[in-house]
Amino acid sequence: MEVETAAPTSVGARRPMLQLFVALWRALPILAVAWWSLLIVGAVLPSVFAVLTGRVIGRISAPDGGQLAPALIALGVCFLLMQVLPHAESVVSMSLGSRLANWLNDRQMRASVAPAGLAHLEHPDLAAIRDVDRSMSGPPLYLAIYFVRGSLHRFLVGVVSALTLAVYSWWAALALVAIWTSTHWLLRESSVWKDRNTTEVDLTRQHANYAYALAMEPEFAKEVRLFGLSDWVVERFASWRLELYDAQYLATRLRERSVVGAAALVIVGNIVVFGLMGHGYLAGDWPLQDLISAVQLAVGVQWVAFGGLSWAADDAATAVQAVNQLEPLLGPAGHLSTGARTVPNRQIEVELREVSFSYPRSESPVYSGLNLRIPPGKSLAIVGANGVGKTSLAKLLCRFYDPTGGRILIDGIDLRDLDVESWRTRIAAVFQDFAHFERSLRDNVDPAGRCTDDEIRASLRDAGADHIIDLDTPMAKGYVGGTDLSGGQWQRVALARVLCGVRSGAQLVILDEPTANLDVSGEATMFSRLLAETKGTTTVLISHRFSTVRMADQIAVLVDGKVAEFGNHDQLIAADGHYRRMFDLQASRFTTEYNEDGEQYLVLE
Ligand SMILES: Nc1ncnc2c1ncn2[C@@H]1O[C@H](COP(=O)(O)OP(=O)(O)OP(=O)(O)O)[C@@H](O)[C@H]1O
Repeated sequence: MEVETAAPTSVGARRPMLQLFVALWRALPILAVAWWSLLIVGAVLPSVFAVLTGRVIGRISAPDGGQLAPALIALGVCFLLMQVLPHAESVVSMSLGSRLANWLNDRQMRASVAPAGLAHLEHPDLAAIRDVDRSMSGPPLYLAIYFVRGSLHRFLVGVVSALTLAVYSWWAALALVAIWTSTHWLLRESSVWKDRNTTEVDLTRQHANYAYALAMEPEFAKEVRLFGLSDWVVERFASWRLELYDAQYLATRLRERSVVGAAALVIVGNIVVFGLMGHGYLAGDWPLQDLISAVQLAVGVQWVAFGGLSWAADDAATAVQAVNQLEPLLGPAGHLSTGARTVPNRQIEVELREVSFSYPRSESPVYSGLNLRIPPGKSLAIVGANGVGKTSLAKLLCRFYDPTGGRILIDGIDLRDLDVESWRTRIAAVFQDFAHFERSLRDNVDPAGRCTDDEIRASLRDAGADHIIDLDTPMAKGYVGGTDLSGGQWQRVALARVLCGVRSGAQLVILDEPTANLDVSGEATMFSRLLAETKGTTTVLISHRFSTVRMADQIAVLVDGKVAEFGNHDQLIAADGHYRRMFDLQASRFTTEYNEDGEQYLVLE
């Protein structure tokens, strides 16, 4: 079993570090100010300490030993601050990183949820935005900012040390900065994963993440066991992780030859500079206290090479950049222009005129020139082979997408001229893959909170689900007192959701395989109840079950994206076409039975 995944596309590389620092500021300005202030003070302290040490030595070696106490106190305070500040810096860094993560997550959620359509959710770069702050693609942002602080601190210590050293000896400062910075980039690349997020690394990580999910997520648990994939999953995870490490190593491997050259330069350069400083002291050009300060500062200059913007900064910047770049893309991708018109509160007529439609980034059209009319208050069943476009029609009616050609008319008004939000309040729909909300039964039946508890109970009763659990029970095992339901019970809850929608004023009911998980007796009862409860409401029914389909006022048979046959059950049977063939095929395998309510249903022979 091999898994193919599309390579993640690059999210661009425009001034990512600048974007990171702007994002830190925008995440919480006051914390960003505290972060920078602590960083700068923390970087200055080692130089102050070096200067004060020299001063204390100077006082001790002075003939009168005068003014030692103030110098010692200042040294002590500086030492104390050097012990305390890093802890404060760590706390502030982690808090700022967490705020950054929150701020990015907020923005990515808004960018995903805000557009009225769905097309943006199929954007190929969306995976990158979803991976923000997941620790398998790098450390979480709170840690990344902590690491960024550490390496920036080192770099700033180096810079301040060099500047302070210049006061004692400009040539020593200049020489050491030249030596260390000439090796800076080389050494930095040798010790960290500068390029670790190559396309190959990302792809291998995707595979490893997927194998991990197969082992850990309940939704895969059944198949993993049933197909005996347990060992395969563990083995694939281990080998993909190893491949990941190899890919990361290859992306970031040491440049041994450069490192040897750089080390030689550093060793020789430092021997010369320190030798010259010692020579200056011995020659009497420098007092001892200056030599002591200068030596400490000279050691501190090395940090210009070992500090800077590390791989953690790259990771954090990538996350910020992903959100920054995708945010403006997602909005337009999922945007639907909205009109201001609303549908009058009465039975509605739905008409599709010459409708063409292709999914975003899909070459093949689902329809080209589809015509269909559903009279006000009537039910229309749509049947057809898998993939012919039944669910797509339901999505177009909900206006999750716009047709690429033609028009959808609601009471003669183009759907695009209607206010999208108010139109959706007039629809009650249940899709094949309806959402199971990890919320109470009440919230599952009435997610929008439009109905009273009595109406919710009545809807559950009509859907045959009032006896399952009480309204406050969380519908997921993971919660205290929570429970889960069988497939059929969940479907009854989804149907109750539709009935609740009808009670709160929906005029278009869309039922996409509404009874697929019900037992045959339950299906017959359920569907006749549904029709009774939604009587007078324009209803679109999508189903492969002809025992259900036959009850609709009219039936449309879709073939090759067009309506091939149209009429009621008797007319279509008489027409002796596609419908009859499909019906006969199913009917030949069933006999008619009656349930306790005297309703007719079919049983497989
Ligand atoms: N999000 C999507 N992006 C691209 N193509 C899609 C998408 N959703 C569906 N399709 C394609 O559109 C066509 C129609 O799909 P649709 O789900 O409407 O079929 P259907 O008639 O409801 O099928 P079924 O009976 O299997 O539920 C199919 O070829 C499908 O592969």
